[in-house]
Amino acid sequence: MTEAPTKEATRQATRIDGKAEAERLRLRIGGEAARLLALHGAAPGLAVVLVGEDPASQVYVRNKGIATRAAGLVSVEHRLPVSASQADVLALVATLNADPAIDGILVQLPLPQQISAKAVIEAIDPAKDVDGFHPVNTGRLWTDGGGLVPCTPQGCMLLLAGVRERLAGLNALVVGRSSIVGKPMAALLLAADCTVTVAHSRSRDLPALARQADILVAAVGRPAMIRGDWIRPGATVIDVGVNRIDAGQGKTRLVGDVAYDEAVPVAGAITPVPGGVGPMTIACLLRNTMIAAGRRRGWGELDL
Ligand SMILES: Nc1nc(=O)c2c([nH]1)NC[C@@H]1CN(c3ccc(C(=O)N[C@@H](CCC(=O)O)C(=O)O)cc3)C=[N+]21
Repeated sequence: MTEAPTKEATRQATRIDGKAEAERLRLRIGGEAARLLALHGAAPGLAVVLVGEDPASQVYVRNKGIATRAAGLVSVEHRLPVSASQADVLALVATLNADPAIDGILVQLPLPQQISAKAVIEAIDPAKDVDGFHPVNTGRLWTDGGGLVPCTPQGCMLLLAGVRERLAGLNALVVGRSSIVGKPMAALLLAADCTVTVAHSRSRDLPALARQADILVAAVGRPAMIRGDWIRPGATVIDVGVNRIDAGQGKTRLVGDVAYDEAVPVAGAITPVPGGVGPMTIACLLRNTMIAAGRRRGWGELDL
């Protein structure tokens, strides 16, 4: 006879592997890009514009270029000096809008202070706006859809679909109301028939709101702000935070907005940082470039 374990078995949340999901999505995109190349003799093109020399932005832009080429898409990078004027950036955007080989345009944010992000985003052809930040795409997102959807929220929805078959009727809490994550995330969850609450820095009793949430999306940019005892048992937790913190000995490490170790014994499923939402953001950028190419070039609606 074997003895029963003395320690009570503790349930652990499913770790949602965003890196693996993103790899699968990038493989599907690569297959589709190869098929389109054979059929039409052209590959979708993505232009990434980087203004200035912010080290984090340089890393992101380099990683985007690598992922784009690896999937068989054409990657074009434009680098402007930190002193570039708004007119310089708008002129480049106009050139890219008119270039038939370019299907997607991404202007890396943040921009130097002399340049208005709003003016630049609004200058991008909505059909090439693979960030999904143009007001036309925002409007489509909040009405009947059919536009280009912001990459990070889209990536979160794909990760959610991997762990929850039905979202209809679930309580979803989005913590954070930015234009690039919180608001579009709320729109997508609403379109998926969730009951959506958007919380922010002025919200009262955030822990109580969180405890109601079957789905909790954290997008605030405050390291480990969401504590384990805020989480509803069995909830799905999507951590969008990418916070670089001091790890001592001159090193840094990435942490999310959720206190991961506290959340794991409570949640049903949770995305880690790194290796959760971040990799899906880049895969969804490629996905949007494919979708934009399909529409612009009359190759038809691509299902990725
Ligand atoms: N126009 C524009 N569009 C963007 O989509 C955009 C932007 N500007 N500016 C900066 C933010 C940030 N962002 C990330 C993308 C991937 C990871 C990512 O892959 N993160 C990895 C870790 C990377 C690391 O180790 O630093 C992970 O979470 O596993 C993170 C952050 C896109 N952004």
